This record gives sequence, C-alpha cells and structure tokens, in this order.
Amino acid sequence: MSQRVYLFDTTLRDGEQSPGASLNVDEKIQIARQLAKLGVDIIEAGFPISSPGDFEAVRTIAREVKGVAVAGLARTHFEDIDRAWEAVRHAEQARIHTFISTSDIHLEHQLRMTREQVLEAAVAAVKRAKSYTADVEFSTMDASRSDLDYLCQVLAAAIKAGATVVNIPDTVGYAVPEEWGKFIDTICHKVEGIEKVIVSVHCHNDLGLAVANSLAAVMNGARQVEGTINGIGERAGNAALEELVMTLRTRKDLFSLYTGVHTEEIYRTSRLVSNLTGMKVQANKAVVGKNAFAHESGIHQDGVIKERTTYEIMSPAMVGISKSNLVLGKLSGRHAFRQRLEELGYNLSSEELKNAFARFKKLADKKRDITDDDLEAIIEEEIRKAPHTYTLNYLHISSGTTVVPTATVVLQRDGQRLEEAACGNGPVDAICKAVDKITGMSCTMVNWGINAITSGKDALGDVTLKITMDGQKVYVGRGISTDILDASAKAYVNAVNKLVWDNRPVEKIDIE
Ligand SMILES: CC(=O)SCCNC(=O)CCNC(=O)[C@H](O)C(C)(C)COP(=O)(O)OP(=O)(O)OC[C@H]1O[C@@H](n2cnc3c(N)ncnc32)[C@H](O)[C@@H]1OP(=O)(O)O
Ligand SMILES: CC(C)C(=O)C(=O)O
Ligand SMILES: [Mg+2]
Repeated sequence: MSQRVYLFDTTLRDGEQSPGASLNVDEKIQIARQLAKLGVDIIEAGFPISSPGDFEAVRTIAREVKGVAVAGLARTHFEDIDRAWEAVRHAEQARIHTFISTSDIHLEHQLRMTREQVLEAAVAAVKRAKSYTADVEFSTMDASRSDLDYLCQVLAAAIKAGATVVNIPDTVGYAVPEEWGKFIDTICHKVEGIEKVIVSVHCHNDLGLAVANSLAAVMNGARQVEGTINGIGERAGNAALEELVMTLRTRKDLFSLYTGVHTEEIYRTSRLVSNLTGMKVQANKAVVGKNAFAHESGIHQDGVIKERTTYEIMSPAMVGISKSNLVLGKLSGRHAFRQRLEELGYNLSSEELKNAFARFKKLADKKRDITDDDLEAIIEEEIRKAPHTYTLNYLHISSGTTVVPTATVVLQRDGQRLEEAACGNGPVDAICKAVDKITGMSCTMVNWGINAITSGKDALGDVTLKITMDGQKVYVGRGISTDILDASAKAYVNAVNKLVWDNRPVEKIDIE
C-alpha cells in the first residue's frame, strides 16, 4: 500500500459552512492560491449548484489555480452534477464529488428513500459524473451511523460504477478512534473492488475527535484525509488539516507516511483563512494558536533556553512561525528574564539581575502580561541608582530668530555638580553639545521625535530620541515635559545614561 496520504482541503466548501463564515469570490481565490502553495492535493472549491456566486468561485479557481486538483460538490441529482462539471471542467485535474446518505435515520427522515433507491441513485450519479471526468469521488453521508453491510454494498456499487475515490464521512462526529479504525479496516477488507480506489475519510469534530479519528483511519488503510484549515466547518468543524499534517510529520516513527504539504506555509495559510472568514483561532489551538509555541512557566522556559526540544516536539519554523515565544509572567524564572533583557540590549550584573528580578516578580503578581516597556521601566530604575550616571539639574536656553541658539546645562554625577554651555544649529543641538562637553563623549543623534501625551496648549510632550557612539549600537532615550526642550534634554541624558551604564564593567554570572 502507498505511503503517500493525499490531502483533500474543504476549507472553501465545508469550512464555509461554519456559521458566520462567508467568503466572496475574490477571497475564495486568495485562499485557493495559498492552499496550492501549501501543497494540498485537492481543493474542494465549493458546491456549484448552491448559488451563482459559489459556481463562479469554483469556476475561477478551476481556471486559475494550478498544480492542484479542483473538486466541486454535488448531490446525486443530475442538475447538481452537471453544474459541478461546468464549474470544474477547466481545472488541470477536475474532480466531481457526489454524495448521498446511507444511514437509516437519514434515509427515513430526510431523503425519504429506501435503501434500494439510494443505491440506485448513487450508481446513477457516479456514472453521470464519470461521463464527464475520470476523477470521481463518492461519499456516503452519515457513514458512521450506517449499517456496515449496507454501506459496503453501496460502496462496492459506486466503485463498480466508476468512482476512483470513496469517502467515508463521520458526518455528525459520532465515531471514536478505535471503533472508527476498525470500521475503516473492515471496509478496506470487505468491499469488492476497494483495492482499485483510494479510501478517504471526512471526520467532524462534534466530540473533539475529528483528527484522532482521521489518524485511526489512516492507520487502517485510508490514504486520503479530508479537512479544513484551522478545523473550521459545519457545527464544531472538521478535522484540522494542519494538525493531521504535523502529526504525520512529527510521528513518522509511528505512521511512516508522508504528504505533499510544505509545512512552512501552514501558519501563513491559517492566518489568511482566519482573517478572511473572520473565524478567530483560539490561543491554545494546536499548531497555529498564539500559544502553540509560547512558554510561560520558569521551568519550561529554562528548558527551552537550554535546548528547545526539552519542551517542543516540533519547531515553530516547521510551520512558518519565526521563533518560540517566552512569555514573561509571574511563573517565569531568571533564565527567561535575563534572556529577554539581553535581547533588549541590557547586560546585567548579578546584583542588578537580582534586584531587577525581584521587582519584576512583584510587578508580575499585579499585572498579567509583562511587556518590553515594563522591563525597560524596571531597568531604568537600576540605571537611575547606578554610579556614574547623570541627572539633569538645570537648563537654560537662549534662542530666537536673531540669536545663535545657546544652552547652559547643569548635570549631577555621583554627587558632583557639572556645568557647561554650548552653541548649536538649533536649541536641541545646543543642549546635546553642552551635555557632550560635560560627559566628554561625542554622540550622534540618529532620530528625534515627539508625541503629545495630553491635548491643549499645555500638552505634555513625549520626546523619544536615539543616539549612537560607534554607529552600531543605538540607545533610546525618553523624556516628558510641558516644554519640548526640557523633554529633549531629559531624553538625551536618559540615552547617555543607558550608554554609560551599558559600558560599565559587568561581572557576568551563571544562574545556578
Ligand atoms: C454533510 C454536508 O455537509 S452536505 C453539504 C451541505 N451543504 C449545503 O447544503 C450548502 C449548499 N446547499 C444549498 O445551497 C441548498 O441546500 C441546495 C441548493 C443544495 C438545495 O436547496 P433546496 O433545493 O432548496 O433544498 P433544501 O436545501 O431545502 O433541502 C435539501 C434537499 O436535498 C435532498 N438531499 C440532501 N442530500 C442529498 C443528496 N446527497 N442527494 C440527493 N438529494 C439530497 C434533501 O432530501 C432535500 O430534498 P427535498 O427537497 O426533496 O426534501
Ligand atoms: C458532503 C460530505 C462529504 C460531508 O461534508 C459530510 O458528510 O460531512
Ligand atoms: Mg462535512
């Protein structure tokens, strides 16, 4: 038996059956292009008889999206099949997917047909589809609640009529893995002609078992799995394709099977589907959720910093996420805390790390998410207390249209008063030059910007600027005042202090 598992993506058909998710033609085409890039084998682009818009979407996708088979869904009615063919006929590989229920409950209450009538309708539909295309998929809706002998009889007849793929749906998500695996195994052994076709499964998630059931089916002979991106679909949704693919890839030892999916495209596809359908992905969703590669607790973060595989069974890069996310919160430890500070450009001595970490833990008890801004504020506190850094004590500016801008600045350092004056191209330049005279350093300003924090004439100005000494490492300074020159002076001194602090001798420690 082939080791290749074909992926049938029905995001644009069953996925669109999610309450609230509706896609226009352009959006469907965008998703179809991305699905082709992802490497699925078949795109079920829609149900062409259902509306002129859906027909148009399927037809455009069939014409324009290359390198993938395109399927259109059809009931056993000939009008449905004819319409599906009209829509998919220009695809590189055009598939008609026709279906009818086989469970007694559906036959009695919905179709109001006898078993014989359903069998006849199935055979006629497959033959009709086959008159158009070699690639015909036949599905037995509500298979999991169908009488197994009758189901096998219908499948055998559909194969004899020309079906090339037989799909066994768990339409209402009723199956459980072990039982479902045996069910598929029986079909694979019992149905006449089954060895000539691909056996497929289509599992719904009403009990949260869609992926588990699909995998049980694959273990028992299914070689096509149907699913959707992010697991969207009718009611609780369909099997999530990204979970299926990553299970097969991660557990090759168990399955020894492969798909044609470029897994690095998974995350991009998931985001696109979520954005266009408006169906949010829950944070703890496997593979593509915001937290799928996020670690919050100290012990896990420590492990991941030392060796990613201690707490990750797949790498974020495999699914197209740039890196794992160490979330800082009250459960984090010093290893993760120090790593994040280093990423922000701060090297702390053992004493500084101890103090900053204690402050971080106190803050984390009160605040759920600790942001980089919070960390900066914690470090600012360390910088303010550190020796050899400067405090702005006094500022006088002389400026106007007829005078050369001049600044007089008084700073304090280690208890000492330091005063200098300087001229500049403008008042801010004069301030910086006066500060440079005091510090003995000549810094280049690479950026200066102001935001009004409050409104009105007495608005508080928030100046942010960036300086560098070596043209490489940049230090950001911030100052707030009602006077923008005072805010600029504070921001400049703030940046200079970071530079001084960063270049202090640091006794590096290992955290035990
Ligand atoms: C499990 C699944 O996901 S199946 C796919 C579900 N998706 C959809 O239904 C979305 C698209 N559907 C539609 O736009 C419409 O339902 C249409 C165009 C298909 C049909 O619309 P209508 O003709 O107005 O029928 P309506 O939807 O109310 O009822 C369905 C009819 O199809 C019949 N039917 C259902 N499945 C099948 C089937 N596989 N083969 C033949 N007939 C079927 C029902 O018995 C019912 O027939 P009745 O009118 O003789 O009682
Ligand atoms: C059309 C069929 C395959 C379906 O979506 C289902 O049975 O859930
Ligand atoms: Mg379905």
